[in-house]
Amino acid sequence: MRVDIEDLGVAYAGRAVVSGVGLLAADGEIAGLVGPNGSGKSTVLRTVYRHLRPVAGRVLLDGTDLRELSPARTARHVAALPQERGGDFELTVREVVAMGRTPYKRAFAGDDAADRDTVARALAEVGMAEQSGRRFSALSGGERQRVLLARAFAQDPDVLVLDEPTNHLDVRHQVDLLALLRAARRTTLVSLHDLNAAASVCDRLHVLHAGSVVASGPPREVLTPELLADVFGVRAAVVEHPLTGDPLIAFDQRGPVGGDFDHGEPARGDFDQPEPVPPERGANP
Ligand SMILES: Nc1ncnc2c1ncn2[C@@H]1O[C@H](COP(=O)(O)OP(=O)(O)OP(=O)(O)O)[C@@H](O)[C@H]1O
Repeated sequence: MRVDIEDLGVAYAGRAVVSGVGLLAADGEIAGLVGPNGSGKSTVLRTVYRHLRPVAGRVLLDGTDLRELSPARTARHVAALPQERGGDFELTVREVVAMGRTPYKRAFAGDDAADRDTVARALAEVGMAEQSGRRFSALSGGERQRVLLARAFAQDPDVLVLDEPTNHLDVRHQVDLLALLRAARRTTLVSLHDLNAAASVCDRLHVLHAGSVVASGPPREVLTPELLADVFGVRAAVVEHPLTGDPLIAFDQRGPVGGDFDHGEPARGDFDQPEPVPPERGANP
């Protein structure tokens, strides 16, 4: 299922925070939303899982405006891992994941064997099968994250909307999650702060800055040193990952562009390299 967002505008209490946003995730594609804090990533994603109603523009699922679908129909197509993760469910892990089956049930209907299978499979996919009897509220942040991802998988959606799914995850679980997303082959809209993760997992990236999309395309074309300087204010080299061939961003961690530790103009162009920094210039004063 394809997702198109057209000329989207969203406001909180009358204050426009997103405007004129157009982006897409083609069928089966992983589309990443990246951008600085407050650039509007979560706000855009919230309109796709209908937590927020746009003030302008529209969200289309295979050409159908979301507003033409009931919330229950939408929930059969779209599952979300929102940024608001909750934590006080007095439910077991299995019960939280089983909530993903709700859009397929009549009111008050229990789980049937197919539901139980789907839930068990989803728990196994995120490596939480052995913890299925634990209370959700007693889990660590990363464990909760994986359970909520399993709930989204159990919903068996055409479209996954994931807001910072790698938050709280250790590096092994980050790698596992990204591999899961690749293997799931579902249309996915995902916001990521980790640009190297985004470069490796996303087929397409949309860069948000101050509530607008400023670049879209394959990671290799989008993640240039110039864009990283302009949008994120950081100096970085973009090289080729020695193991995978993906773009690999090597940040200059010593200071932002224009900061006390700036070493010069950002480099320009795909895979262009900044001038190497002589060691004595990088030393602390
Ligand atoms: N519930 C809200 N009420 C009012 N303003 C909000 C609300 N949620 C977000 N905003 C504002 O909307 C803007 C966009 O926020 P949003 O959370 O979409 O950005 P983001 O790119 O997801 O940020 P981050 O990377 O920090 O998660 C920000 O200025 C933020 O302060």
